[in-house]
Amino acid sequence: MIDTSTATAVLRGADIFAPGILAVETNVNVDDKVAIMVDLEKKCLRGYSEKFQGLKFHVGNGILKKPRRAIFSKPPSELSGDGVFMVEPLYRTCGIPLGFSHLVFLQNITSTLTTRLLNVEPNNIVLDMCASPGGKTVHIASMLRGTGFVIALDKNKYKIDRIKKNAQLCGVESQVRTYAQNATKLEGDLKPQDYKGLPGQGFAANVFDRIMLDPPCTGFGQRPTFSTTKDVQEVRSFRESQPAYQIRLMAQAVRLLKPDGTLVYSTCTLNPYENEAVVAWCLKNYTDMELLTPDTMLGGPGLAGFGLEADACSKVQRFDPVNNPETVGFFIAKLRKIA
Ligand SMILES: C[S@@+](CC[C@H](N)C(=O)[O-])C[C@H]1O[C@@H](n2cnc3c(N)ncnc32)[C@H](O)[C@@H]1O
Repeated sequence: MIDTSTATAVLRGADIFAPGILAVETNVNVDDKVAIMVDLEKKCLRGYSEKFQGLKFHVGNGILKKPRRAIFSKPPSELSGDGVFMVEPLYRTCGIPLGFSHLVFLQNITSTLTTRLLNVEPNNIVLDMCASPGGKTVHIASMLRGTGFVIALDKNKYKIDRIKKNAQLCGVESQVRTYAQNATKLEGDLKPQDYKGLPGQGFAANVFDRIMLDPPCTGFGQRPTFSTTKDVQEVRSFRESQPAYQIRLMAQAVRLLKPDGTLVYSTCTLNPYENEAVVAWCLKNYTDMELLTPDTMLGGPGLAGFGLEADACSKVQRFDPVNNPETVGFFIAKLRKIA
């Protein structure tokens, strides 16, 4: 038995690290082939030795690589290493072979499309407002081809290291400037070149050529997954009201974008209040912002009934697993500030 977050990793191509293992039957030995089940209700106690009878789901078969004793003699925080090598996972996802990770950065196709739609050009000064872990930041930086730079912000200080690490891994760290900063509070008078991320510092208006806004969202498009941390109340709050948080970030993005600059807004949720409604809010409140028809159109049209006219719905891209089982749920809009 494994926990839900480990099972999600398995569905995405991972082997099983020992800390994610909840239970192993006593008659199983190292190198035995084992059926891997996920504990869907979080009821299986760690170290359980019988066949678990609770609600479970089979995510594939693997080969046990650590003795049962070694897995359960320590708390998970003191364990490391592979517990099971997956040999027959439910889904086959390609991994990156060791030694190639500096050349390849795995992302969903929707995420790579989002960054491509920015049409980054050499010497551009780009803002990635909600950047960690930095998937889009490193893609943007690579498109700068050694010129210009991208300022990557994340509100959470501890997440900044992940952006730095990924930028180093991909060899683009000289193009990336990272700051722990709340992107809803960026008012100031600095040019991006002079910004140091000090308390009270902010940017003047109209200073970025390109802006990526990939805000926190309900994440209802993320799949495969077995778990969500959202409770019913939180889900309801997103359904019933305009998500003020994304709108505050959007207002900053509009202020900071240069005339003729491009802003790409994306989320990994299906909730129209965080997608179409945010774009509609932007178009209604800023007459100098326009929706562009993306150069590459892979998604379906936006949903009607959330503030976008039919023409605008045809310009945004909605990726919906209900219509296409090959996709995650995602939303992308490309906007321009009219010069
Ligand atoms: C959807 S994730 C971004 C993923 C990232 N763009 C990528 O492609 O790797 C949203 C991020 O926004 C950050 N965040 C949340 N509120 C923020 C704020 N007010 N300012 C800046 N970052 C924020 C979260 O910490 C989280 O890392």
